[in-house]
Amino acid sequence: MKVLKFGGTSVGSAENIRRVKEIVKNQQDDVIVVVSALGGITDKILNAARMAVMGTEYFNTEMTGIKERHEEVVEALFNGEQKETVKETVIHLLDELDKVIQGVSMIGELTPKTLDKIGGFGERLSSHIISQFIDGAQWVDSSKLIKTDSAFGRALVDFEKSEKLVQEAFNGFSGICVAPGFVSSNNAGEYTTLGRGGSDYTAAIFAAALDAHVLEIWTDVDGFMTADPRVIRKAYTIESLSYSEAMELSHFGAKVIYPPTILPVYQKGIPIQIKNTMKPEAEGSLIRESEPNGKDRPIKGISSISNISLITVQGLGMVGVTGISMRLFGALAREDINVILISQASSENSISFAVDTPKAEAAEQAISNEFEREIAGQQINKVEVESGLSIVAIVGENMKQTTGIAGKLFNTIGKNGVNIIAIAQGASELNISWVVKDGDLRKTLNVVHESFFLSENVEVNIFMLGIGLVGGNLLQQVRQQQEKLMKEKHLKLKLVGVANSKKMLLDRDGIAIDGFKERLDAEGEQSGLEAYKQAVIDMNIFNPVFVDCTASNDAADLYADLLNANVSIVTANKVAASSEYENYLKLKKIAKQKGIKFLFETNVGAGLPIINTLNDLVNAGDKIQKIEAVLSGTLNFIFNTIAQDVPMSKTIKMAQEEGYSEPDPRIDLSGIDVVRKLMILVRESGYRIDKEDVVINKFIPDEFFDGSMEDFWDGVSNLDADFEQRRQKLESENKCWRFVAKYEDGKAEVGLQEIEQGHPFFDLQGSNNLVMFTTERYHEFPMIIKGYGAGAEVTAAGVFADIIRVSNV
Ligand SMILES: NC(=O)C1=CN([C@@H]2O[C@H](COP(=O)(O)OP(=O)(O)OC[C@H]3O[C@@H](n4cnc5c(N)ncnc54)[C@H](OP(=O)(O)O)[C@@H]3O)[C@@H](O)[C@H]2O)C=CC1
Ligand SMILES: N[C@@H](CC=O)C(=O)O
Repeated sequence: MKVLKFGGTSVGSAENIRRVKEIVKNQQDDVIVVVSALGGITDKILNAARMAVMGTEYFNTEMTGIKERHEEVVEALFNGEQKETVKETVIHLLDELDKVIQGVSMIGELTPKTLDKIGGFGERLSSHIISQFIDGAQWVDSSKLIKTDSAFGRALVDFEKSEKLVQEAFNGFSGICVAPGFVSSNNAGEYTTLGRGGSDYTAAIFAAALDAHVLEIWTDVDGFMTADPRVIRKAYTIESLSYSEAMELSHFGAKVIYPPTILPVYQKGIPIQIKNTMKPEAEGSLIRESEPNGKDRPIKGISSISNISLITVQGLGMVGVTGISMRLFGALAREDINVILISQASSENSISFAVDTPKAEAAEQAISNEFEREIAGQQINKVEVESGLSIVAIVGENMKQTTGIAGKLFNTIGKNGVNIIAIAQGASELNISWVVKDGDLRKTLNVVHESFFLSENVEVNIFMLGIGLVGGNLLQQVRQQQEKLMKEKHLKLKLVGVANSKKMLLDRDGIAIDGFKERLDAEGEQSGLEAYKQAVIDMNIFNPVFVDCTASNDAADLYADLLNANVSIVTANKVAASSEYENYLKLKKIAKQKGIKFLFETNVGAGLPIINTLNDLVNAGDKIQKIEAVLSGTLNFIFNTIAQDVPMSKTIKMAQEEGYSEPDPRIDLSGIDVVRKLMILVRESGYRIDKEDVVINKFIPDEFFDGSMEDFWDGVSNLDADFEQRRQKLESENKCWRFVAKYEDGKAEVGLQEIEQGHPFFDLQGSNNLVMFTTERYHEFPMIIKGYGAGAEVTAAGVFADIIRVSNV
């Protein structure tokens, strides 16, 4: 014997009822089919009743709609004589319903008893239609078999009596029987109901009474999911879970099964199979005894409830006083307020509990009344209510056998900047629940789902600012490497924001790198740094990284807010790390406190591993004594390229065309770019330094930098003659020019030097950089790092490496 229950959507249309018939006909066993009302009908019936009691005539329109819906279904399913017979039954039931509702309208009263009578009409109608549609099926009136007390609206089942009646009714039964769900009656034979979702309950009572070998709940989803699939696209069906896990997940918002359903079948050890009527071939979820030996994974699912208020009762007068909890929860129970979560500090100084927000005011009032004397005497403070909250819970029986779950959970949530307002865990260790702001719910679900269910993949969400030479190159590198990183490192890099100085585009579902520019042009909103920053923060997405590939001062000003919002920063822009020392320290400190990253490896030497090496030296206890370096790719290129037929002005243009120079090449020519780089190296070596501490020996007079960019290009050829003269002299002395940065004993200096053959800088070709660190450990032979020090491709690669560092893979 099997019991199958079909919900409202499963029987919501003629087409779906045909599917139901197919499913039932394919069963090998004897089956009892319990059905809900046609989807949405019970709401319409109750609405009609409410309209009637309010005296509005609208209930007639609602009734017409209910009639038409049933007639349509009958019309589509039946033919000839059978159609007339079914129509007759349906019309008879609808007339009966109409009379009760007219009565409600006339006397202007709608008691819970009448509501129970009215509420079950939908199931009575649907079960008659379906029993007629399935050839050979019988019909049984569940309301006569399931007995309850007389608490109309929330009747309690008399299991002993119901079991006996069900067993008698099905004694010797074989074949198919269709029964209405939800309906029951009291000892006087008056209609009662089993609560919304009660059709599941009807089916469970039948299954338990008849020792069915399985209870199948046919619905419109594939089963219990690891998380709400409307929020977590990657949520998947849980194949099997225990009765307790199903109960917990149902309580925390997974609306797959009506929670009371589980108890009667659990007591008899009958498994519950959840199936999708629209996809009968899908496996579904099996609810059964817990797997022996704890073979199941520790966490089965994540669930959440929104629109929660947290009420806190606090006061020194509560410490060590017995009976406080009893009075508190007694007061709530008297007001019929359901408490969803309780958290109490071991000091007993405060108790926080969560209720549905619509109940918060009543709860506050009930407690204030109960503790009026203590509040007046200041033993208890004013009751505090915080609304706009959600409860999230992870559920799994095997958490008990596994250490480190709570540690991993709260570490992941904390790193993503989600504040946890309250926590509760029962000693059964079946569930860990915590309270967050509604606005943090999506992010919380995502990070927790990713870390417990998809832990083989790490997703990093990238917000790009600046898509010029470096930024554009970076995106192409990411595109080329995306698939490999996913396959080999299980790292998913997702572009979720992109902006230049004109437009910005954000999409939490991802922006394909192929064609991102066209999409930015077509769909992008007008850009603005503040607006982009706010949009990044507001998206509140998990594992975010903001990648700055501009040279903008204003962009660097966004970092503190972004870091404070737990957004990691990877930047090619040198402005922040070379800004005032206090600001540099502040940014590093925020990142450290938040457990996120602020990375700027490309600020010195483009893609060369200079800052990371320096960090390694310092972290391992070495002390930097001297830094000597050629740090400008542009200047090195210029001094390696300048020749009799290639004047200074031309080399500057060439450096720009090669992508070595800053967007504004005057930053390179004035030495500012090298000053910034030296400052960053000195700071990362552990020393304090500011711009004013660096001596700059300029090689181009200031007047060349005073005007606009146009003025600069117009006048730059005036440098040529003088430089050519100096170059010839240098060549004759077998020397070369290098723009050198040096730090030693607290003194920092940058400037043009004439380098003799044999010096490590002499052979430095093209745009290459070279850094020499003299340290306590690298003393006689300094550590040298040398290679391409500028260029879009190598810089983009360095930024890319920093992004991968953020992901910690
Ligand atoms: N080239 C190299 O070898 C290296 C470069 N770097 C650094 O990389 C950074 C980028 O350089 P590069 O790619 O050459 O520069 P580009 O001029 O080619 O690109 C700059 C990008 O930033 C955007 N941008 C500029 N200002 C703003 C703003 N206020 N708001 C939004 N977007 C803005 C630009 O948008 P739009 O096009 O709309 O103006 C453009 O997309 C610089 O900080 C540079 O110092 C670091 C190491 C080496
Ligand atoms: N403009 C810079 C680029 C790298 O930081 C340089 O020329 O070195």
